[in-house]
Amino acid sequence: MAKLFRAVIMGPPGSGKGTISERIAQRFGLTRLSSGDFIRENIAANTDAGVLAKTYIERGLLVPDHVMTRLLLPRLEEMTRHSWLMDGFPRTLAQAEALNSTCDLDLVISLNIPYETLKERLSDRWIHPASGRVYNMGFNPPHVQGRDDISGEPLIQHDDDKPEALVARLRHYKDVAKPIIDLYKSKGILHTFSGTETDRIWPYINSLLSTKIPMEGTHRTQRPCTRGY
Ligand SMILES: Nc1nc2c(ncn2[C@@H]2O[C@H](COP(=O)(O)OP(=O)(O)OP(=O)(O)O)[C@@H](O)[C@H]2O)c(=O)[nH]1
Ligand SMILES: Nc1ccn([C@H]2C[C@H](O)[C@@H](COP(=O)(O)OP(=O)(O)O)O2)c(=O)n1
Repeated sequence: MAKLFRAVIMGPPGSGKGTISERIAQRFGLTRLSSGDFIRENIAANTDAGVLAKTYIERGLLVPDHVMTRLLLPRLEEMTRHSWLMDGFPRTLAQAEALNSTCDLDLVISLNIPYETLKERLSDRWIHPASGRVYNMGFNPPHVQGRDDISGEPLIQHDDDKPEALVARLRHYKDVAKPIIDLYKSKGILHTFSGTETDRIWPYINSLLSTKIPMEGTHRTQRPCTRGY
C-alpha cells in the first residue's frame, strides 16, 4: 500500500486556512481540497448539488450536511490513492462523522486567531471570484491594485467579510466547531496553533508536518476512502 497522508485544516473565517493550505500543498506535495472551491465549481457548472447549495449560500446559511456530504465524499473516493489536505470540511459534527466513516484522518490542524486579527484581515481581503485566489492589502497585495495577478480581472470583496457580518459568523463557527474539535482531540490527532501572523505560525506547522508526513519508501497500511455514507 503506497504511503498516504490525510489531514483537515479548521479555523474561523479569515484565520488563514486557505493561505496555509496552499503553503502545505506546495511544501509537502499534498493535494489541497477546498470545499468552498468545490461548491463554487458545482455552482458554476449548474449541477443539481450546486443549484441547491447556492440557495443556502445566497442567504448566508451553511449548506445542509447531507448536501455537503453527497458533494464531497464521492470526490474523496476519487482520491483513494492520494494524500490530501481538506479545507472547509467538515464544518459540522455530522460532516465529521460522515468523513470518519469513510476515511482515517492522520491529523487535524486547528487555527486559533484573535477576533480583532480576523476582523482586520477580512476587511483587507480581496478575492478573484473565478479562481478563488485571495489577496490582502496588508499581507499579500496584488501587483495592480484591484486586479488579479494572473488574469488581470477585477477583484471583489465578500459582503460577509465586513466587520458587522463577522461577529455572527464567528459565533456560529465557535458553536459548530467545538464538538468537532472535541472529537479530534479525543482521537489524539488535533493540533492547535494560535497567533496573529501566518508567517510566525507557519514554521511550527511546517515542522509538525515534517515529522508526520511519511518520507519516500516508508509504507503504511491505510483504509482507503470508500463509499460508506
Ligand atoms: N495581515 C495578514 N493577513 C493575512 C495573514 N494570513 C492570511 N492573511 C490574509 O487574511 C485573509 C484571510 O486569509 P484566508 O487564507 O483567506 O483565510 P481562510 O481561513 O481561508 O478564510 P475563509 O475562507 O473566510 O474561512 C486573506 O486576505 C489572507 O491573504 C497574516 O498573517 N497577516
Ligand atoms: N462544509 C461547508 C463548506 C462551505 N460551505 C459554504 C460556506 C460559504 O458560504 C461557501 C464557500 O465556502 P468557503 O470556505 O470558500 O467560504 P468561507 O470559508 O465560509 O468564507 O460554502 C458550507 O456551507 N459548508
